[in-house]
Amino acid sequence: MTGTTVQAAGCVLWRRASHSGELEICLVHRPRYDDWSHPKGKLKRGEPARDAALREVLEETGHHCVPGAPLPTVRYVANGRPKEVTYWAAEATDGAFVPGDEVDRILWLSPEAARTRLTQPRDRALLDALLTALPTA
Ligand SMILES: Nc1nc2c([nH]c(=O)n2[C@H]2C[C@H](O)[C@@H](COP(=O)(O)OP(=O)(O)OP(=O)(O)O)O2)c(=O)[nH]1
Repeated sequence: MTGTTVQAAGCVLWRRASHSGELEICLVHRPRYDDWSHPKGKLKRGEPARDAALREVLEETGHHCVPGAPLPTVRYVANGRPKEVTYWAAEATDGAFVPGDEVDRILWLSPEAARTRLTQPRDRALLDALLTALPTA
């Protein structure tokens, strides 16, 4: 790997369904890649990673959230440059999704359904890390 590492941050976003209390995970669909992933994106200049993670959640899902435990950092090469994505578990509070160019759909899924839907194996590992980190998953 060569070049400066691109820094990004995101969240594995979760909530308890109001009717059942069941755990639900929010996944985003990106038409550009036709993939399903956790909300995340690149840091702005000088922006702390956790601030960027919360901003990306709001931009991509329309939801505010409360960050919790840090999750494992994901590393891969994207467009020929090494990339490092820092993740947190985050509980969604209020908000409403509005489709955009970057994200055109979101889904709230059971952990099992989210595991099936996620495109990248690294994102499935993050989901596992969330389930371990949650006190009563
Ligand atoms: N999201 C994601 N993309 C990956 C992984 N591994 C991998 O090869 N890729 C590929 C898929 C895409 O073709 C390419 C860029 O995806 P990306 O999500 O990092 O790109 P991006 O710059 O558009 O996204 P963003 O950081 O602004 O949210 O990297 C992975 O673990 N997660």
